[in-house]
Amino acid sequence: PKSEFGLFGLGVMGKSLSRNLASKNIKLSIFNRHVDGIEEDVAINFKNEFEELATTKAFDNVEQFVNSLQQPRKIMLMVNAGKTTDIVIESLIPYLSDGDILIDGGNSNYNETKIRLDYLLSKNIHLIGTGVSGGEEGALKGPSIMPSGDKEVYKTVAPFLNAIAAKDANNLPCCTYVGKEGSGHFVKMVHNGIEYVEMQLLAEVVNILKLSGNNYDEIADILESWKSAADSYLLEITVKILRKKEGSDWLVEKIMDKAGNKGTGNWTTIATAELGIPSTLIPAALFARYSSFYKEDRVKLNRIYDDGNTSSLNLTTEDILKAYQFARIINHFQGINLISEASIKYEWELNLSEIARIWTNGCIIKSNLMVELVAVLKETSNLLGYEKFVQKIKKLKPSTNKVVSQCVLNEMAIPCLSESVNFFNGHTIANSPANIIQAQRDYFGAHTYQRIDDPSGEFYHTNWK
Ligand SMILES: O=C(O)[C@H](O)[C@@H](O)[C@H](O)[C@H](O)COP(=O)(O)O
Repeated sequence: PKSEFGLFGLGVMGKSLSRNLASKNIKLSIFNRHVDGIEEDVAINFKNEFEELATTKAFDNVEQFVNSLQQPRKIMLMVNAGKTTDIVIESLIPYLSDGDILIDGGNSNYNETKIRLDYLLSKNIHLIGTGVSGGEEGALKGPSIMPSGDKEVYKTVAPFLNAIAAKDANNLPCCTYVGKEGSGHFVKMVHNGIEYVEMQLLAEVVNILKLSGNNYDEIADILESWKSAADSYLLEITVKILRKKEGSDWLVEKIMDKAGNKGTGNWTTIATAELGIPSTLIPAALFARYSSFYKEDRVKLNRIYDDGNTSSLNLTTEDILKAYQFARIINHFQGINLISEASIKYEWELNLSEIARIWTNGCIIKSNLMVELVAVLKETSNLLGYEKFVQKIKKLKPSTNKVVSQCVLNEMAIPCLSESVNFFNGHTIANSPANIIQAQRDYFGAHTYQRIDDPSGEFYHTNWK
């Protein structure tokens, strides 16, 4: 009999998703290209490696793979974002039939997804752009899935995506129809932006605890003790990472401090700027990765500027925990606000609470805070104005100010912790110094300004010279 579902591309995520699909008794066909001497018999060798793939059909010929599938065909692409995705789509089109469905599960750019969706529709082929989060382990055991496109078409693939998705606390799949166009990939992109900040905050916290005199085992113990107050997948893996030894040495001490990236943080930064939304922590985390790459310069400049003073940090782990929790609230506020604003701009009608729900399990940013947000986002998208968070923030802010100011006095780089304070102070001030900016713009460019004593909102120009 023909297969119900096809998986195209057996990289890390593709392999894990294939095993996940097969373990749900889905009749599956898998495909991986053949590249002489590089990728040979990947699909068949992979199939033979795992029991659950016994009934799975393996291919390295596109036509045979497509013909092995029931119509309308449902083919999930797990290939590199960008040009590769277009090349793969072009290689499939000649063999596809009207009404077939491609599911792009890669980290594709949401703008490109919309273009591909319209292009394929002109050929009577449907595209469901789908964010998939959870890494290798999540894809195998149950990822968080963020599909978008035509809602009716989505219904055809929903049973397969729901079957493999992680389950939330009520045993519901962490998969939901996000909205139209590339909104699924947009939401996944912002997920990654929030992920960048969560990772950067943990790196800053580890650095503060280190300069406070703790070794990595002691820091792991401290972070572990934070689980009740601030549990998350990233906190858990950071504890394991800090404890990992190579002989008697900590492995982390061997790792080069140059942080890579594959583009989603970059796209989120572009999106937040284009949409005019001050999601300031994501760019801060992205640029911290970029700065880390100037390793040689940093070493040279450190020799010039390091005054050799030892750290005079005098912070309790409680202070540092509070600063971490404060910055995490700002991070989630900004990420959710970006999604909320994009939903309005692009008329995607996104359900913020439902997005938080599918992020409570399977994905990289799953956390207790996310579980809490599911209910809150049913009532508001403005966490900073929500009573429960107002009380939390007021409790956390004094320690955050203390941590940030002491770190600055100790010449430490804490881009995300400090930006969380900067953003909050700027976002909660009634009268900001932006009037000076308006005056300067009007002075040199006659860009005009509004007046606080004219409620009509009319714009004025002054001849300043
Ligand atoms: O949600 C996930 O499963 C991860 O985010 C996944 O999408 C991937 O690991 C990203 O590539 C990480 O992004 P960087 O490579 O940019 O750090």
